Amino acid sequence: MTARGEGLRSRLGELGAALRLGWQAAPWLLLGYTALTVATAAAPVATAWLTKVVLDGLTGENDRVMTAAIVLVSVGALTLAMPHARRYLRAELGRSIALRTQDRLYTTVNGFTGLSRFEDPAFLDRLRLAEQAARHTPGQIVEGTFGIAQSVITVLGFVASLAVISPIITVAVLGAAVPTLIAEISLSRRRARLMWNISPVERREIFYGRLLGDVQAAKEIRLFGLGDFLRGRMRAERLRANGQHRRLDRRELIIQAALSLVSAGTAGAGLVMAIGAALNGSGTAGDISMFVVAVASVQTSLTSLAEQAAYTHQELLMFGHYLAVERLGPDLPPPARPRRLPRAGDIELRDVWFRYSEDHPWILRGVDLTIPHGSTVALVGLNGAGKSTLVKLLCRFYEPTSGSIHWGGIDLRDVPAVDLRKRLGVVFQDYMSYDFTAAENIGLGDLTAIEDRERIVAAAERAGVDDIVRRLPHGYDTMLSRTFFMETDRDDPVTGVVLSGGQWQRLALARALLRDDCDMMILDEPSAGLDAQAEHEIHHRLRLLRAGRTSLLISHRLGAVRDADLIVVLEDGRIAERGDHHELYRADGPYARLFRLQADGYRDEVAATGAEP
Ligand SMILES: Nc1ncnc2c1ncn2[C@@H]1O[C@H](COP(=O)(O)OP(=O)(O)OP(=O)(O)O)[C@@H](O)[C@H]1O
Repeated sequence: MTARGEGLRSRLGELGAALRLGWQAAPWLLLGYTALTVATAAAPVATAWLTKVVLDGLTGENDRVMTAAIVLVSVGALTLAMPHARRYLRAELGRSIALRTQDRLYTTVNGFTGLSRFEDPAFLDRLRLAEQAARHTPGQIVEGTFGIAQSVITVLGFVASLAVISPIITVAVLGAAVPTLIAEISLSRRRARLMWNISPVERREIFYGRLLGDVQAAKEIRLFGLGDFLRGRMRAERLRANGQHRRLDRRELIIQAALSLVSAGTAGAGLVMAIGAALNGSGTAGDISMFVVAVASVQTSLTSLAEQAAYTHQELLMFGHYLAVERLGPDLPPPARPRRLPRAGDIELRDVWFRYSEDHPWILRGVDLTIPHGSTVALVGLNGAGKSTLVKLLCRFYEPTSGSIHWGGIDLRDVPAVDLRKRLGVVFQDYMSYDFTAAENIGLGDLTAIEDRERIVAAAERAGVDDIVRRLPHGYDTMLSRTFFMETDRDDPVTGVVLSGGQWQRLALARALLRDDCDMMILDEPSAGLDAQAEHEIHHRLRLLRAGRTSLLISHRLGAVRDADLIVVLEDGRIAERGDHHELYRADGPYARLFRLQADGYRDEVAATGAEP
């Protein structure tokens, strides 16, 4: 099949999908809209014929003038009322379709179990277009298709009427519309291509805009005086996008102006011919009126048809991005024969190699590691050693490039990702701070407990954050946001409490601890927001709480994890050494060196301040 044929097939497929969506979303609205479209399309033809009958009646050509006049008035009244009813149905239909489309899009996005798609710029561009498309496009395609149908009905009615009066003019008027149709379709193709090409530019522009209004970025932007620099970059992106839009708009302007001249010429010539015929006595006054209305309506309808076709074509191309995301399929292959994870079981990494893509370097290089059930294992190493990557593999956000990870002997690839994640409690290095209440921020850890205040408070106590939350203006119901506020808080001066980094971190820990039944707890570098004492206390607490369960701790503060049953040192994606604190200290390898370095730092500080050791 040729590329053009392939394109047509794709557009028809997209059209079918959009109409199906409309039908599934609101069948009755769609039927009502269909009926009104047909009536709206037929009304101008009926009006023109009735006007001709009335005019001919007045000049003595027929005697049904009064009846025609009454019907004409009725059709006129309907013509006035129908656009309002159509507008209402169109808006309602658009809302119903958008609701369904957005819902389906985000169901699809939520269905991606891994992270790699969210790191792929091409996918992100497509997703942005799909999000735009989900909001408006299917509704606009339905509307455009109905607009086309309406124009076709009107054109056919008038063409038939015009053909009765002058077949030559009919052919000329129709002929003049063909280039318009072709030009509009080609322009719409260019418009859709433009949208795709400028998508990265617009994504960067949005990024700069968000950065400029972001509360977290505000500190550095002000401190380093980055405001104008970022604004300048945002402006440059907009100028680039504007330039591309302008080039297309100019092309559109020239083509459409030329086509309008052709249409005007055809109409003028037709009018002269019709008046000539009336003067010769081979036509009536009604014929002239019919002719004038028919030419004007056919041209208007054909122009509108061409525009609607082009617009719908463009929307179909946009809708293609939505369908492409929806049809992507799973990012990580779901297990062919899903297996259940055993309650107790060691976690084993068997010769795990990993890189983020073929273009990236190896991050993990043949890691063999057993995390015994119920033990506390600490993972230490320099920045970039691959510690967080290993955690992401344990959560199955990615799959090992080669090698495998087993839980109680079962390959994680054979376990549905959702089941695996129910068994994990994780505080990521870059944990989330939600613009919700304190209770909700904890409750999100287990949605079955989001309304269960007792469990939420218990988790907060375990994470050592209960006191902090109780001291907030509305306790657990305090909104932790300056972006949103509750209606009741509108005039409250303490609205929008801002927590410290360490307090947020404890809240994230409480969120993870809410999962009473999780088998493995992972803490990825809590030291970022916690003081040394707090980190030690949390690790100690966790040890008591997690008795009999497995913990994986990642920390740069070696003192905080020295009690771990097993300490694993990762260097450049390989395990450099492993053992407990004493074994590693005696071995005098990288761990001992790092430990001494940190201990010396404290000792020097103590000596310098003269404080008691
Ligand atoms: N999504 C990603 N895509 C590509 N490379 C990545 C990605 N995430 C991490 N990396 C790279 O993988 C390497 C290991 O990163 P990782 O975050 O696992 O190290 P880490 O040991 O946790 O470091 P740190 O102590 O600084 O947190 C780094 O070189 C990093 O640039």
